[in-house]
Amino acid sequence: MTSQTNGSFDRTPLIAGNWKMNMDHVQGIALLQKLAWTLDDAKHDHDRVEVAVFPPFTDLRSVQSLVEADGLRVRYGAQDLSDKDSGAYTGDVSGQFLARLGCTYVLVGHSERRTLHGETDALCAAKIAAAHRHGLVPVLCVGEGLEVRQAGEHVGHTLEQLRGAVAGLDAERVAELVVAYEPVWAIGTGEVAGPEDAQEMAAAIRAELADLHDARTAARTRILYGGSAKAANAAALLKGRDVDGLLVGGASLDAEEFASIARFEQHLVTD
Ligand SMILES: O=C[C@H](O)COP(=O)(O)O
Repeated sequence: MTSQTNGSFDRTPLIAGNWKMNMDHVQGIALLQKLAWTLDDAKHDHDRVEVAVFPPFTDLRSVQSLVEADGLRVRYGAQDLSDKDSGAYTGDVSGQFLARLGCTYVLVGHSERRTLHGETDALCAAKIAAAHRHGLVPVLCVGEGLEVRQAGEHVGHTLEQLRGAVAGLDAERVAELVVAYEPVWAIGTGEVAGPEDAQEMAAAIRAELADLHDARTAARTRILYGGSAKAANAAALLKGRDVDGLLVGGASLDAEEFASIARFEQHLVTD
């Protein structure tokens, strides 16, 4: 999970599939099995391009069992966590439980959490701290809505979200952090930010992290793009020097499509 120079990439690319509220645990196991077989058939090199899935909470125990029993190289994480560790918080899920389930990652501040559940930057900062208390790597989601984009304020807006959530982190935490830039207007809409838009924001995020810490630290942070990513546009989106992977929603529910996204290098020559 540590960002490293990897062939033509400055950091190990991460292709992450957020299943959102889809796939019960039986369906989820079938999807993960098919994904693993498809990647195996294609001789996917997991050290070169990391693949992770983010199933619903109720799938995680089954996912853990399958990953352990079959020795799968696909990593997994949760879609959210509580900022608290335990206690009278009905319906919430502690980072401790996620760690015990073998999660590597946890999403923090997905736009659907921010808009549907009123999550603030301060809460995201607290959730990142909770993730760290339990050895989980947070994937912090940031990004602007359509009105902000149309007003030309998308960079300032997104960097404010970033600062609000990561300001207190030390350099090692910033280096291992994953940031996912997800323009809200491109999520589940079929509207894709262009590769130049993805690179513009990824570069701005990296520059901001360098300002908050130092350039060497920021050079290790992985920055993903998310929003209607699919096999047909993955290679183009990943051409940007600062774009280190994709956070995929809808297209991650189809094992072959998602595997094809993870195999984006196959498409580079034909673009
Ligand atoms: O977490 C994933 C993003 O919200 C993107 O979703 P999408 O690929 O369905 O647009």
